[in-house]
Amino acid sequence: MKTAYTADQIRQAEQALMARLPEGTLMQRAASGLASVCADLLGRVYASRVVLLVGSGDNGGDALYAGQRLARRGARVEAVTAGSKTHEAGLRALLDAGGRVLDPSAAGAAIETADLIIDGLVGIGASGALREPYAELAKAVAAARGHVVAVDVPSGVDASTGRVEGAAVRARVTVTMGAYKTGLLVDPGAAYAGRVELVDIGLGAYLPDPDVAALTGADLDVLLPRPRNESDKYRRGVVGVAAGSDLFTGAAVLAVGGALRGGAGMVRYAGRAAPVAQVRSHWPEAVVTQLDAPSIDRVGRVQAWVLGPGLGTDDWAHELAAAVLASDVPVLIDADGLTLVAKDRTLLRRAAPVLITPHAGELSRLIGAGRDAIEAARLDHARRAAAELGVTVLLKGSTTVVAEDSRPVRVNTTGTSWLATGGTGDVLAGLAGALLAQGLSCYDAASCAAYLHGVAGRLAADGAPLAAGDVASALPAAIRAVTSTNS
Ligand SMILES: NC(=O)C1=CN([C@@H]2O[C@H](COP(=O)(O)OP(=O)(O)OC[C@H]3O[C@@H](n4cnc5c(N)ncnc54)[C@H](O)[C@@H]3O)[C@@H](O)[C@H]2O)[C@@H](O)CC1
Ligand SMILES: [K+]
Repeated sequence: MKTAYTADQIRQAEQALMARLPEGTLMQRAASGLASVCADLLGRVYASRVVLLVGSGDNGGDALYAGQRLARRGARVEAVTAGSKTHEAGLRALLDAGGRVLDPSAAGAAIETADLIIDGLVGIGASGALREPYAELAKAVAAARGHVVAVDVPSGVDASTGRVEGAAVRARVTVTMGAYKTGLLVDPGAAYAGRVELVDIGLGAYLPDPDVAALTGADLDVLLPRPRNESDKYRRGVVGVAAGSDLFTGAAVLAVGGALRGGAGMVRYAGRAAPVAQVRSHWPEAVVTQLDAPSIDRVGRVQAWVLGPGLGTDDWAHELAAAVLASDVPVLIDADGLTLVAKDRTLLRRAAPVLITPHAGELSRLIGAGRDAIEAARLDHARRAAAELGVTVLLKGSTTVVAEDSRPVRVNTTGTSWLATGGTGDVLAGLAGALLAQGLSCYDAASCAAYLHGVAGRLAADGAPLAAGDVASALPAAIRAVTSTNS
């Protein structure tokens, strides 16, 4: 599990650790880790051209000491000092090692042509959008031909949330000190951070419970249910799918496809005539019930329901949603199911767990916040929805996040923008429903499903557009990838 922390959490841990160490120790650890990542990127340090962007705080100090180390190994290191003050000892160290300070007028050209740029403008001490001249320098970095390495966080990215207001440095690698910051795992910050390298400065024992966490392949390997010798199809979990309508038959097919590939022992599909015909012809494996009335009485026992993809929002759909939600098993609500719940909150009054899987637009109808506001602060809104509605929330988007009251938000790091295409959400709903039916909690089912869906999306796309059905087909390979590599 990757865990990440807010700037305040990091600062408190650093203070506790610093109190036990000689002054400057942590910065030397940080600079040593930073310099070694930079040296790896350069390949040959001797005679390479390195530009340091140095702000007024300790983030600039890290950059200066790393610059000193590279200068000692023969690099030509030039510092652009952007703040009203500069870390004094760090600057002296750089100058003593042969580095020099660059005239601000020469900064643009130096940034463009350097082999490596180290962004030490601001780290966890930043607040708000970058001020000048920092913003101008961050923009100039876009023209850089060399490697761009951010110190701790890319300047312009909010370390605690991943928000970017205005200019920000787009890094190839971010070398982060002591622990991951939340903003490095959540878009848009995650996209600016590039590859994130963690430098151990000894903070571990001082860190509190994490702000957010991200599953790794090894976590999936532990969490995913596996059939045992004594398993039969009923014991492995039966998932019910209430989805599709005469207008939207494909959603039913895709949700059932995701559920079948998600490892449930059996998938029961219940719906109206048109989607029933489609599901029957696509998936002979599913047990299909054609509903004459909006009731699940004839469907048979299930351990979890997937409710909503393509279901429609008419009275019939509302009555079916009410019947599904009146059951005593976990229910995943997606798509049209969310529209129905947004109109009639009483549907959510139930004792058994609920997992909702909205995108920002669907969540905006549920909690009355603007779509753009949700996109800009995904963590906050997912947390708020989980608390207000008393459900587990999987908020889909460029970074999918899973929130549940009093648990760290789980952020998914496996997604790909190729997944932003019609029908992939139906596959995700079916997959997560299958995991619920196998006994995973909403929190685990949602975060494992998001992880596998992302891996399957990458495998299916392989650098080219994909169709939602391809994602369902790639799920077995995605599961194999996490259960065999153990990484
Ligand atoms: N505290 C510690 O023990 C350690 C800190 N380290 C480094 O120190 C950093 C934190 O240092 P600081 O607390 O000095 O803070 P920063 O260096 O992140 O930034 C603070 C400075 O930036 C200015 N600033 C804030 N917001 C700005 C904005 N929007 N535009 C322009 N300027 C802005 C402030 O006026 C202040 O001078 C970490 O990110 C990390 O890189 C590491 O050396 C490891 C140890
Ligand atoms: K930085």
